[in-house]
Amino acid sequence: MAQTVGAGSLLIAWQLKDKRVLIVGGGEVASQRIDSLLTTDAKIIVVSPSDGLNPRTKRFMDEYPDRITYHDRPFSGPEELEGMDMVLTALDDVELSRNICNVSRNARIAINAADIPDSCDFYFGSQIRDGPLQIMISTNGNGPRMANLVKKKLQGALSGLEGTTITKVGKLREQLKVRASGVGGDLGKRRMKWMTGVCNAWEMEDLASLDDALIQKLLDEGWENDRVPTFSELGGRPKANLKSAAAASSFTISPAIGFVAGVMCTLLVVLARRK
Ligand SMILES: C[C@@]1(CC(=O)O)c2cc3[nH]c(cc4nc(cc5[nH]c(cc(n2)[C@H]1CCC(=O)O)[C@@](C)(CC(=O)O)[C@@H]5CCC(=O)O)C(CC(=O)O)=C4CCC(=O)O)c(CCC(=O)O)c3CC(=O)O
Ligand SMILES: NC(=O)C1=CN([C@@H]2O[C@H](COP(=O)(O)OP(=O)(O)OC[C@H]3O[C@@H](n4cnc5c(N)ncnc54)[C@H](O)[C@@H]3O)[C@@H](O)[C@H]2O)C=CC1
Repeated sequence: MAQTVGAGSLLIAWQLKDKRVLIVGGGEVASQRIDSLLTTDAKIIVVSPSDGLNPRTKRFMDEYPDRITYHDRPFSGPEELEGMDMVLTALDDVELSRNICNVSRNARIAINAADIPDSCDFYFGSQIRDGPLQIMISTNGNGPRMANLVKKKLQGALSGLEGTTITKVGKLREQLKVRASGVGGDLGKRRMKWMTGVCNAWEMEDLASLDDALIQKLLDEGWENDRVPTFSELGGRPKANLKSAAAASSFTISPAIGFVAGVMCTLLVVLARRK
């Protein structure tokens, strides 16, 4: 047998836009799969008898008829897999799930069977999403609930600004590529070095306030002169301190909750006295 090196799995961001993904089963797990797949803009095909559909699965089908094709029937055989880029089983029938795994493997279509980890080509993971930021926590099949708990810890460590910031940085990179187009070579190296310099030197809040005008200024004064100007040098001002604004918005909810709770308590006391 070949040597085992890492015993891990490859973490990749699989681009599924307009690819065909078959889900066999329509229950609770299938609904979670649909939720994950809708984010990717894949073409989703669900095969399941309607009496086994989870309410959330139904809701997704009603909401996204262009994205989800539904076949109200039990899985009919290997021909269901024709033309699929990916197959997922979410069944309460392990024998059927195993059969579909075999057919899929023979056809070389990537498969995930929710009930048979050993037969999966890939696993799902716990996800944190904020705009273009995607974080997946995987325990490589060891402890799905633990993945969820680690996710909650990581969520607490994020500022909430990351998604906005990455979107802005994406725009800057796009504009840089317009100005200095071409792939690879010395230009590519210079572009990468400059982008790395900007990301390293600017605070997250500063990058988050990049708008079209500031992007052009940064390119004019920075890229064109092969240097990284500071945020304040370009006259940038963080938009009302985005970080504390995010924190403040969570506080503004508290008085409202306090008020509602107060009214509820008063009502309860009044009602109790009436008895
Ligand atoms: C191998 C894998 C295959 C795959 O699904 O791709 C798989 C398999 C199985 N899960 C089972 C049980 C549970 N799964 C969850 C939850 C999640 N399971 C997910 C992924 C994965 N589950 C893949 C590996 C993940 C990894 O590597 O870490 C998550 C992360 C993502 C998602 O499903 O989208 C999502 C959390 C998302 C979130 O909350 O953020 C909970 C907890 C809960 O529901 O709260 C429980 C009960 C508690 C527990 O067991 O931990 C069982 C039945 C075991 C039995 O019968 O005892 C099997 C089959 C088996 O193990 O035999
Ligand atoms: N990977 C994971 O994260 C988890 C996996 N599981 C496993 O996933 C499986 C599915 O769990 P749930 O969605 O909760 O079950 P569920 O009972 O809600 O759904 C089962 C679905 O299979 C469909 N189905 C049954 N026979 C079919 C057939 N012949 N053709 C097409 N569809 C058919 C039913 O209509 C139903 O929609 C279970 O085996 C469970 O052990 C459970 C929890 C988490």
